[in-house]
Amino acid sequence: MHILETRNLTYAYPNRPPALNGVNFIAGRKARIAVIGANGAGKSTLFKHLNGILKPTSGEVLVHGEPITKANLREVRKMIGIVFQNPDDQVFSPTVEQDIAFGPANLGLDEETVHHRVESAMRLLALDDLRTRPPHHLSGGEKKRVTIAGILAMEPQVLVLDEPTAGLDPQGVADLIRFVNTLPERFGMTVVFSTHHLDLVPELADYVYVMDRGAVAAQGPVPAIFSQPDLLARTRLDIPVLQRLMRSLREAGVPLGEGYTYEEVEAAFREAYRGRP
Ligand SMILES: Nc1ncnc2c1ncn2[C@@H]1O[C@H](COP(=O)(O)OP(=O)(O)OP(=O)(O)O)[C@@H](O)[C@H]1O
Repeated sequence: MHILETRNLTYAYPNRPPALNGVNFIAGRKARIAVIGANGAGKSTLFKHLNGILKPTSGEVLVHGEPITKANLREVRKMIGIVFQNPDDQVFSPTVEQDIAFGPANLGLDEETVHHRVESAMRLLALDDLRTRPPHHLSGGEKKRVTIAGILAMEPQVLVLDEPTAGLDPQGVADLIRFVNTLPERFGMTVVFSTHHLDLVPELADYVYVMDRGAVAAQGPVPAIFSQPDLLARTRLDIPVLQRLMRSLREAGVPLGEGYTYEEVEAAFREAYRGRP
């Protein structure tokens, strides 16, 4: 049984054609999954179903094999934590500390546990210096860290990140990649994220869902998806820049092996140019 699964998930906003059309999505324990797709493909709408914010028009969302119902909604929200695209929608308390405490306190945990969780989440996201600041006065990147900390303080089994790098500076992106990549091993967490930055996908994901107009156009491990430039073009996406470069150098006769993350690509170049001045 999977932690999270959608079966034939279809959803239409009121008086609109379906935004999701028969989506089958599976997330296993410790998986790192990217959901990519052009604007309006349905990524956020899919994510809003994963913890019961939206209810399917038809089809099912299963958490540990159980459909989401009113009775288990609280339990589901404990297990599936979602960080939305715009941090302004998710910060509202007078201080950072209180903001992070909101989620765990709402789960009905005792004060000492809440305090402990808030402290660990602040440590994880390096938020100590900001603890008494009003979150709505923070920069976009700082707010993002606060919202992630607030979700992590609920200790979810699945962390869903909608466009996690939107509004982050390059250092912020690098920090986020490093941090998020520790979560599966450290806490057994599953990470699901959406992005328009395809260069980010191999750094953060092992498996990819490509969405197009409300449906899953393709899915597979990173190499399987990135070796299909036609699929990416058809779905209004583009092959990442490092892959484009490797492809044209191979066509020019450079014997480059495979590589998807920056480190793998660097190793492939070193290997190809070994012994050359
Ligand atoms: N609240 C809403 N009411 C009506 N239609 C909506 C609403 N939210 C989204 N839609 C529509 O549903 C479709 C899917 O939108 P969604 O936000 O899920 O796409 P997305 O893949 O997350 O896009 P983006 O990359 O732009 O964030 C779009 O056609 C959008 O116009």
